[in-house]
Amino acid sequence: MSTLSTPSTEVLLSARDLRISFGAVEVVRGLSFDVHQGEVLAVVGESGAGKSLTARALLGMPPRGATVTGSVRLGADELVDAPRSVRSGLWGRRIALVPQDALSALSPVHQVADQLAAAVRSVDRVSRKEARARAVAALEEVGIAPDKARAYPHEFSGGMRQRAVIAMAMLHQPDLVIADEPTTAQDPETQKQVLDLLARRTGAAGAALVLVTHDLAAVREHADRMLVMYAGRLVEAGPVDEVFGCPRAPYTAGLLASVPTEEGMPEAPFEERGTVTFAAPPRGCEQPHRTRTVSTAIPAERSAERSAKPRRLPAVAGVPPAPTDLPAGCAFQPRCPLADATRCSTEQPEPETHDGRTVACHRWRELPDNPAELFLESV
Ligand SMILES: Nc1ncnc2c1ncn2[C@@H]1O[C@H](COP(=O)(O)OP(=O)(O)OP(=O)(O)O)[C@@H](O)[C@H]1O
Repeated sequence: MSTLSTPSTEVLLSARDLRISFGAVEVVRGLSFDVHQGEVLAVVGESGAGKSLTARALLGMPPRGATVTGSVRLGADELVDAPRSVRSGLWGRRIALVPQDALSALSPVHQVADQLAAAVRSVDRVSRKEARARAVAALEEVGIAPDKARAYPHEFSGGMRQRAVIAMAMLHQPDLVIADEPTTAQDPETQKQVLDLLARRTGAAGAALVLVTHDLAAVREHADRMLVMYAGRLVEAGPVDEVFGCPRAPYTAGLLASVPTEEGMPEAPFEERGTVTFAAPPRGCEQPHRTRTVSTAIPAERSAERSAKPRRLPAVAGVPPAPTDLPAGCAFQPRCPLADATRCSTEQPEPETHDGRTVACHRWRELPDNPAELFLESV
């Protein structure tokens, strides 16, 4: 993980009450968060949570038919409702995109280096020769040798194409790179290499990276902070170590608990694993209004009894609601093992921030020490 684990740097981009709708259907429903200079912010959540649309709004590139309201400010520039000329003036220079599908992002009929050279000249008035030299150097920085610069995209492997679009994104030293599922189509080894490269290149350039991903292992490895979304809203946000060590929202706990570890079982403090010992409360667990057990020796007989039972991977039962069919109150309430019949089903929880952690849940203070177990029971 990069060293910047808390947002000690200045705010680079601020989203406030960001809302995105298609006709009468609101799919991103009042999202507020900051991206700090140089940090890696991961945006996670199940399919349909609104991650990609949020990423596109941060770029100032909402899809056709979307209505965007609220505010996205990059320094002094407001992106929501700004004329296209203002937004496009930022693209490549201050904000850059690493797309999901490099093949469709690159023209099939031009050499890769020529496409990078054209991107150089779209911003900087340099000669063709100079642009070409910069393109070849940028490709070399992502491990593509100069003798490959004349290749066409179809002559590259998927991983090489993804490296080429990373090189293109970094050409003008942007302040912010948005990567939306940048490794989806790759095999696991290539995914790892591409994400390592992306984190290294943005880190070396001092650029912030917003990484939209389903890969929670990659979040843990590369991100400084994470934003958990559900049904178009923020559920939880905070430093990655703290959120993994001590999730506050039941949804986050369920999401993280269902990630298999190398041994095939969740990493959440889980009794089957024997002794759960923290020398000190995990960071983020020193919560106001709530105490937690920080060292739990599992009695031998209980541990044996549990390990004799079939092991089940915790999972959040059910599926997220469609934006056209949101339940009353908290959108997660029908799937939440902690939901109560009053507030949770009537009142939408608003985000509260304590000690750099933000959570939107009526019952976050009631989350048990081993929240993964809540979801084991509900499988
Ligand atoms: N162009 C569109 N027109 C209408 N609805 C859309 C459009 N794009 C997205 N949506 C809807 O908005 C919601 C959020 O979509 P979005 O793609 O942002 O989700 P996501 O969290 O990125 O999902 P995934 O992880 O599957 O990419 C979904 O319900 C989706 O169906």
